[in-house]
Amino acid sequence: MNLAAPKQILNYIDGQFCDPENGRFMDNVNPATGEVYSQTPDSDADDVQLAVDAAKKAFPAWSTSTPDYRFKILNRIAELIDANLDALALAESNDNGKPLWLSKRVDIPRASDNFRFFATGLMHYASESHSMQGKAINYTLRNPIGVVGCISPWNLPLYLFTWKIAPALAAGNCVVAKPSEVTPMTGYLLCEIAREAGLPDGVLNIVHGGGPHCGASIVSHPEIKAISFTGSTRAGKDIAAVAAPMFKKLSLELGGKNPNIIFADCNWEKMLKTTVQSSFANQGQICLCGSRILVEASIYEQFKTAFVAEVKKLTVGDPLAETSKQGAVVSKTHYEKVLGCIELAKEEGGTVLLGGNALKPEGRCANGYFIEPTIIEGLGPDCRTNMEEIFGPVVSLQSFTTEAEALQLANASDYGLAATIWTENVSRAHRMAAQVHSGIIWVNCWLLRDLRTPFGGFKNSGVGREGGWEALRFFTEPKNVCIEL
Ligand SMILES: NC(=O)c1ccc[n+]([C@@H]2O[C@H](COP(=O)([O-])OP(=O)(O)OC[C@H]3O[C@@H](n4cnc5c(N)ncnc54)[C@H](O)[C@@H]3O)[C@@H](O)[C@H]2O)c1
Ligand SMILES: O=C/C=C/C=C(\O)C(=O)O
Repeated sequence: MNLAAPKQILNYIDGQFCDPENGRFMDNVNPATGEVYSQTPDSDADDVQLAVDAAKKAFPAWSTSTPDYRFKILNRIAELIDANLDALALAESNDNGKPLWLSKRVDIPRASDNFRFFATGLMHYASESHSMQGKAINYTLRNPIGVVGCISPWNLPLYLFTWKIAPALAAGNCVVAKPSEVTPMTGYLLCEIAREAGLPDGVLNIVHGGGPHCGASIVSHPEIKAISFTGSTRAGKDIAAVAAPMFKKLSLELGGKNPNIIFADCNWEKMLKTTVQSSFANQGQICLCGSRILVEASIYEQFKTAFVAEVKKLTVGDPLAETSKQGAVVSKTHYEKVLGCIELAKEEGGTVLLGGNALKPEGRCANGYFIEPTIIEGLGPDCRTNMEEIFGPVVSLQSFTTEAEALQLANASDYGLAATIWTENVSRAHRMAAQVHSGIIWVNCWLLRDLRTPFGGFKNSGVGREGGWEALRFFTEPKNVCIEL
């Protein structure tokens, strides 16, 4: 097959590519150039209804198909993603602004890993049984739910879209999915792959459009019984308000304001190298980025000097150039938001140690949305800069003197997604890991992912967990059968 980004993205319903019923399309912009380069459907409730109808029709056959059959198709999708790595990576980079090398090395390989992981996972899925001392035996069936909704954000488009779709399909559900309207391209290309892989019509339906019309129609549809959402805490609240009274199963992966806690006894070289990544990878647009850097006072000045020097070396520019470590942020709206956050940090009394400005590369990217990697210091835990998610190339530094103070600063947040702890003292690492309020703790590493582990956040960072059996459990309905002997 020969995948290429089209000028017009279409919905994919019942195995067919189609215009939205209302005929409306939205501009799709390449953020590295600022140019409109394709059109994407502005779908609404009518399209969601067609997708639900198709999914319902496909459900009886798909949900009762053998694990072996589903394995072969999902694994074939993984193979086709791998075979089309270059085309998908280019599409992702043009749509999102991220460096091409990054989408080639991380985003697209992870999308095929997601399919491969859940394709094989499904082959190992067995029902539990509980014997009652010879009196009775219980066994638990876990059946697919039916039609489920998957809604994902723009920062890791195909990576996060497939992280939901793959377990939903593996478990035997039919899916109505919506990628972010800001980065719809690889979601569209995935449909071509699904068709080529022999996924039956109606099993996966993808509708493109905005949150308020299209996403909200998925959430409120009475026949979509489970919603898996990744995105902002604000949208997560709106979704919960609609879905909870309808008693839908909900998985919400939301924002973060993650602490990166650096003790003086850390492995300095490793910490410094990884902290540059955990601060600025993907232009800081990863929900797991360590945007609050907490440094032990005795090494604060040394860290500050070394960190600023390392970050200064990050080249920002054309995402298609091998030399660009950083690309563009995702959109004009987001660019203005992030620059506004930097202004706010200054108003709050913060000092910009590095960056702080928009950047205009020469040549084809002169009108793109680029921001210098930015480091701020001098702000305490109670200001908006240290409390609100910025989701861009901006980090702040704070210092602490004791472990207790480090913990207090780390937990001074309404969010609780991920934390990183740097120390060579294993007892301290365990103590801190046990007490930091977040769903994911990385000790002496960052974003080291094992797809079997539970993934998700505390507090305003979400509800539920993705990954491994957690995801397969989410996408199934348990039924216990008790037989008296
Ligand atoms: N916890 C995680 O795993 C994780 C991962 C990635 C991103 N995020 C978060 O996502 C945010 C950035 O992504 P974004 O700006 O695309 O988020 P967003 O909430 O604006 O949009 C996410 C998706 O939800 C849709 N949507 C928006 N409002 C909706 C509504 N009311 N009903 C249904 N759908 C709706 C959007 O169209 C999009 O597809 C950040 O807050 C980031 O932390 C979290
Ligand atoms: O931006 C958020 C990143 C989420 C990452 C995952 O969900 C994952 O690695 O599984």
